[in-house]
Amino acid sequence: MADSDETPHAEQNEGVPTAPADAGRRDDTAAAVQEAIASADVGTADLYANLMAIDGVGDIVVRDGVASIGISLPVPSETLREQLAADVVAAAESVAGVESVDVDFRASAADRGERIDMLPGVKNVVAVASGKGGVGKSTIAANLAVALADTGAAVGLLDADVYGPNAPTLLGLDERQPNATSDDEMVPRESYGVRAMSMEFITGEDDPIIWRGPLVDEFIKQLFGDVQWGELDYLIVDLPPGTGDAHLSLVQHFPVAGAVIVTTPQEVAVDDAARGLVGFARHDTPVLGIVENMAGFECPDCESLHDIFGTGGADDLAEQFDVPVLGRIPLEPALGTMDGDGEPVRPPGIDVPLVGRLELPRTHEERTRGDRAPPLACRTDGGAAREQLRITASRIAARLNEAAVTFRK
Ligand SMILES: Nc1ncnc2c1ncn2[C@@H]1O[C@H](COP(=O)(O)OP(=O)(O)OP(=O)(O)O)[C@@H](O)[C@H]1O
Repeated sequence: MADSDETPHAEQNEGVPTAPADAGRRDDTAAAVQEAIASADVGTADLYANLMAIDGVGDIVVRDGVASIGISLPVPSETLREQLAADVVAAAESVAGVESVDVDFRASAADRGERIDMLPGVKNVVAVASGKGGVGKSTIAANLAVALADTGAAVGLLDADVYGPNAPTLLGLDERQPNATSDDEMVPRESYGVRAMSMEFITGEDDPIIWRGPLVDEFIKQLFGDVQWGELDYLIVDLPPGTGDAHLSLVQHFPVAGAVIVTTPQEVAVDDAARGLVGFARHDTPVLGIVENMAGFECPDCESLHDIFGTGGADDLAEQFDVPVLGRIPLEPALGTMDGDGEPVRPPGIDVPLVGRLELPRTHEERTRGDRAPPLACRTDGGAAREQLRITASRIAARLNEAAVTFRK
């Protein structure tokens, strides 16, 4: 970011303040800077949302050759922030009369201004879905929530995966029942700065529940409405895989600001993801983009990349539906197997002479121990996966701002 040593000149005259003689010219220069940022299409390459289109460019003041530019961004990751600042500076410096540039970032979460009684303080409900099970949807949802919270946003995670809730485990929470308020509202449990609510808190992990459509609908409404969420910038909803009752309940009862589809690069996963995408589009829910999970594996020995689950699936889907691939999260062997200090956690199981180690978890503690590692998005040993998760979270936030601007118009 360029800085200037020049001191601003005094603007006040004796008596009634008057505009400085060059005020008109300065306004023209400011307008030209804005124009330059617009025509450089700043934001599109990194955030997948044009800064102007998301109302991201605030005040521009040019004084003595110094352009001070306010950028109002939804929770930018450090990497994107640096790149955006460089792009803004380059655009502004192309304007005659601008010698140096100051960029001031302010965080701003999207707000469509739409509230419902059940969620009076929630600005954005974001659905995370996948066509197929086991693609890492819950892992991505929990990590995106943590990444957003880490930048200062108020974030909730609603584990609506009624068939296999695991947000509590991913956030290191046990399945204790949540506290209740005097109005009988449940208080979300908090971890890594995220307020979490899950069916697992209520039913206990081992209760077998056969969910039928109307029950799911009732339950989803309770998980949203009977919970004291408070003021939230983002409420991330981890949906069950597929396109079933929970999805329908969500889009029918709640103003979903956007949906994120998680897939692996395999074709079969991508075909299922396409069905999920169509489901949201049918209910006029903006699809913010696709997250490709388990996208390649970097061999720790030879450092070469292996596309274990193929490549290109998410790109095909993105092209077909004209939405961006918001991030590609590599296969991360450390996920769930290291503790916060990077110490390997011994895998659950028992040692059997001659056979070796049988990885059969015997107790609940053992079953969940590996996954109790902190979410990758906030671990310093998170590597490329961490970086991608944080960038993906920024892009989601930016795309929500774009959707909100369009919605308000
Ligand atoms: N990028 C990754 N690298 C390595 N392991 C991963 C990655 N993403 C997810 N996993 C692992 O894959 C398994 C499935 O992940 P997860 O439970 O998040 O999937 P899901 O799509 O939510 O599954 P379900 O269908 O049960 O809802 C977990 O053991 C998780 O730790």
